[in-house]
Amino acid sequence: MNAMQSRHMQTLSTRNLVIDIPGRVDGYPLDLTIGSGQIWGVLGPNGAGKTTLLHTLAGLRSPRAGELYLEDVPVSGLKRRVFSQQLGLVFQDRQDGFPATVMETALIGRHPWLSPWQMEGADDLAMAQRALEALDVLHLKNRLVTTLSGGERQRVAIATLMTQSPHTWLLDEPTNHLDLHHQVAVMKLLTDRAAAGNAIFMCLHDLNLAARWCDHILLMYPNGEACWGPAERMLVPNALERLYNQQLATVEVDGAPFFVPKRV
Ligand SMILES: Nc1ncnc2c1ncn2[C@@H]1O[C@H](COP(=O)(O)OP(=O)(O)OP(=O)(O)O)[C@@H](O)[C@H]1O
Repeated sequence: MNAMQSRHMQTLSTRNLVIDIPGRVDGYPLDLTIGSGQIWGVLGPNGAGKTTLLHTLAGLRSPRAGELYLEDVPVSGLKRRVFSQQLGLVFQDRQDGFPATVMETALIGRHPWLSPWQMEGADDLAMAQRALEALDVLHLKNRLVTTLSGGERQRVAIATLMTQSPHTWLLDEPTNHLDLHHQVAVMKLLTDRAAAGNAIFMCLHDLNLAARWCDHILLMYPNGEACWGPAERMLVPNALERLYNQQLATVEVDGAPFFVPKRV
C-alpha cells in the first residue's frame, strides 16, 4: 500500500463522545467506529441531535466531552486540510448564495488536495466531471447553482463531496428534495462507494431507505439515549415505535422490513 492509499484509509471513531446540545443534559456517550465499507444510517425524531452529531464528527462543533480519532490520532491535533482529505460533509441546509457555476462548485471539493493558490489541473477537472456525471448534473455544469432546483442543488452538493473524495462521507439527509429515481440512484452510489472501501455515515428521515440500504444504524432519542449496531439488530419495531412515538406496521419487501405508520 502506498502513502496515498494509506491516507485514504483512516477510520473515524469516537470515544466517549457527548455532543453539546445547549440546555440539554449529557446524552449517552457514543463509542462509534465508522469502518471502511460500512453504511451507517442515523435515525431519530426532530431535534434528537442528528445534525449536531454530524457537525461534531466533522469538527465544526466541539463536543461536550470525549474525543474524535482518525485511526489512533486525536482529530483535535490535525490540520483542517489533512482532516478534509479524510472526511467530508454534505450539509442539510446550504445557502448556496455564492454565484458559482455547478462546475466551480464541484471543484471546491479539490481544495483540500491543492496547495494555497494552486490551480486545479486536468485530473481535478476529470474528477469533478465524473462526479457531476454520476449525480446526473453534468448537463448543468455551466449553470449558476443559485438557479438550480432543490433536488439539482442536492445532487451538486453530493457531487462536490465525491470530487473531494474523502475516506469518510458524512451526509445530512442526502435524499432531501430528491425524486424517487434520484433517491435510489444516490443510495446506490453510496453503496458502491462503500463497496470501494469508503465509510458512509448519514442522517435519514426515511426509515425505509435506512432499512433497505444501511448495514449499521444509530438510534438517537430526544432524551439523549442512543444505541447502535448492525441494522438487523436495531430495526426492531418496538424500538422504532418508541423512537418516533408512532405505531408502525411491518411488512417484508425483497427480504427487507418495510415500516408503515399506522393510522391514528
Ligand atoms: N445553536 C443552538 N442553540 C440552541 N439550541 C440549539 C442550537 N443548535 C441546535 N440546537 C437544538 O439542539 C437540538 C438538536 O438539534 P439538531 O439539529 O441536531 O437535531 P436533528 O436531530 O438533526 O433534528 P431534525 O430532524 O429536525 O433535523 C434541537 O432541539 C435544536 O433546537
